[in-house]
Amino acid sequence: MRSAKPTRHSYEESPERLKELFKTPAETKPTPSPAKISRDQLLKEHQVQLKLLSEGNVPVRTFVLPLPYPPSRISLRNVSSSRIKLEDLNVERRIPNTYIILRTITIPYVYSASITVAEDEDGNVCRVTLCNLEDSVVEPLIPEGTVLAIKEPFWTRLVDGGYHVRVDQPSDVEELKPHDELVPKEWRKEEIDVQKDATQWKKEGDMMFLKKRFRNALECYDRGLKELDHSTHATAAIDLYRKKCGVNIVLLRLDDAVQDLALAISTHAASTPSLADSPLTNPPVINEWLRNHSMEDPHQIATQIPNPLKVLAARIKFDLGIFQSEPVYDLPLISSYVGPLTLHVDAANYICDTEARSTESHGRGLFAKRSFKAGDLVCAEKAFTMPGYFIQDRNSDCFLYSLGDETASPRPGALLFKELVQKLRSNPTLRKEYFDLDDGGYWKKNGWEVEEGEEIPIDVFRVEKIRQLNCFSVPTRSLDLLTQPPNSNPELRAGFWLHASYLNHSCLPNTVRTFIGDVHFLRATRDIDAGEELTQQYISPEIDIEDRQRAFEGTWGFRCDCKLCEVDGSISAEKRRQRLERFAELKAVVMKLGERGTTITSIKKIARGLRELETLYSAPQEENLYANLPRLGLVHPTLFLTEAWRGVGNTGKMIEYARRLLRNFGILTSVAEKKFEVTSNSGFVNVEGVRALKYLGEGYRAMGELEMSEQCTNMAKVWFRIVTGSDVGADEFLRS
Ligand SMILES: C[S@@+](CC[C@H](N)C(=O)[O-])C[C@H]1O[C@@H](n2cnc3c(N)ncnc32)[C@H](O)[C@@H]1O
Repeated sequence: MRSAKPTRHSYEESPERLKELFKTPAETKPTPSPAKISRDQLLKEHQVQLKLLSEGNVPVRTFVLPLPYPPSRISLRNVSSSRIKLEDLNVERRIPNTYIILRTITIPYVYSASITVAEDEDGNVCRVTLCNLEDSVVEPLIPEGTVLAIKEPFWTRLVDGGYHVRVDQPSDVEELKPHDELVPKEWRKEEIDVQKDATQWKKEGDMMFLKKRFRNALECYDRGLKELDHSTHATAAIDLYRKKCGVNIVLLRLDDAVQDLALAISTHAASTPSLADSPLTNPPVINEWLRNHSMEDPHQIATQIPNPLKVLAARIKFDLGIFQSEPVYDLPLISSYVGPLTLHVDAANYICDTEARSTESHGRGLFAKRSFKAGDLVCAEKAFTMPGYFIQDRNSDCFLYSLGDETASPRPGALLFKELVQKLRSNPTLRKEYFDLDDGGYWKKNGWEVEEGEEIPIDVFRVEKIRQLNCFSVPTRSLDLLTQPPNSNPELRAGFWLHASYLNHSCLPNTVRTFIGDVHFLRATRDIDAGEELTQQYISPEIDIEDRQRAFEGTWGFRCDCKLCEVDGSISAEKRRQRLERFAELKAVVMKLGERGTTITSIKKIARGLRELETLYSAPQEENLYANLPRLGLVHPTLFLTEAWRGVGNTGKMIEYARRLLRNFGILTSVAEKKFEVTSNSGFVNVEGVRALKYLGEGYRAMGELEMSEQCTNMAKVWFRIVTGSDVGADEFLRS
């Protein structure tokens, strides 16, 4: 028998130990049966864990996805599904077409998952762990006395040698109403008919809302609506629908919010004589308008409804996505809204000049439908999901461990996963677009053909796979990356954009992604022809081709075949080794200097080192190969030397190295007859490149070459827009 250890959080499972456990195959039927554990023992252990939690002495939250298994396809109400009991369960193996009914016998422990103790009809007990649900401490999902139906249940081993009934797929568990016919007779209760009028229900709902008990609030508003005759009490009904709509928006339940608002507006129209014969009385008309992604309002709904309903309609339309056909945005205004607490911006999407379709060998990709000039906005899109947590809030610290693919995602990814599951669960209409995205073949291998009209299942393992392959790491504003001190490493969030998920990677991309709050702005880094595939860098490429390919393969499962990878890949292993070795030596010297400060002598020493490194790129054959391509091994020392010469006020050298920096990024420039020009841009545009152009502007000005200074500064402005998304902050940056 296990004993409770009062100081250890045995409910917060260690992923490493779980991983070890899953390596050993389980016995199907252990003896003694896990169902025979004593009720007192389980409850005692539970109390210990509840106490530890209430004392606040808790580890970082860990969400664990075990080895993948699909959600159950059975229906509880189908005659072919049979009820089983705890004694019947196998370990880590489902019994097809079965379900179990359990009643919780204590309050839940809500932290990384919702954990409780429950009994079956025979009075046998077990620990139940429900993962990936919309749980909160203030509104637990499974208070004491809840009756649960769990589909195709099985025992899962615990690292301390015990077992629990663990549910990872949210659709595998259903809470049953007390009077449901599936609830065993002796547990069944008739619903107590609480006598309250609509006003009282509304008040109670408001109180629940203030306490953040959102699901309770919804129930109260619903009960209030049932008490009302909507034709005689239209104002009260509109108010309740409006409140429900607001709560549903908070819970990311947009499908329900649309229904509520359609009913609020149609009730308003039916009770307003001037609108009584208008299409506004018809909820499907409102529903269609809220969902149609269009800016048009042919029935003039927005202008004929009270302001609070209009505000909700705008909120829902923006959240579901409004599409505009021109790349026109008030970027200073959008940028001014955004701060650490206000990430969600009311902006329409501009995606009509790009389309997703098949590529020759990279699956699907995003293509330009028209030509673009360098600096142009190619598409703009509001996030499908971007958790708005407060970065400094350590209470939301968490990790997501996926034991199947052995990945560990820190807080940004973990919170995005949780929010994606929640959003997809509550909004069946949003599932298709999400599940159409690349899941690395997961569903093909583990799922089934979803038929036309069949609800798309939420498989949390598939949600996570799609998240891993398609999400972006984002700053609050891309501008912050340019203005923050170097190496300050701000924490990034993770967000999800549906259209942008079709962008493939290239180390030599023709676009750069930028963010202002939750809006993604994709800009062209060079001129793009209609029909050309759009690419971006998923991550900045590592210097060595093999390190680089490992990084792509590890996260996204591909090897890059861009021109740079082709050329870097054609270099002998010995030469590549020498490059890395020289690079590391030079870097070590630079780091040492950082501690002691730079002098002209030390700068010259690095310059000599750089020249040696350059020879590893300049054998006759290589010179040709790299003619207009980046030479990644040279970037960092060149960057250092540009800054260093600027620091000691040597303008001539600063100009020389700034141009060499651009060249090492694959941007070739020429200076002739007082004209500064980019002669080839098949490399990449980034923050360091903008700085190089800024320094060139400064340098030429100092040398009295005003025309060239202006040319460089103008180009720096375009590149600033490319890497930050807008012109906000450009003047300050160029002045600083
Ligand atoms: C964000 S998705 C891009 C859209 C994806 N190609 C699709 O068909 O949905 C990322 C996936 O695209 C593929 N991919 C992206 N860039 C690639 C490249 N340069 N070469 C080969 N495959 C690539 C990889 O399978 C990667 O996991």
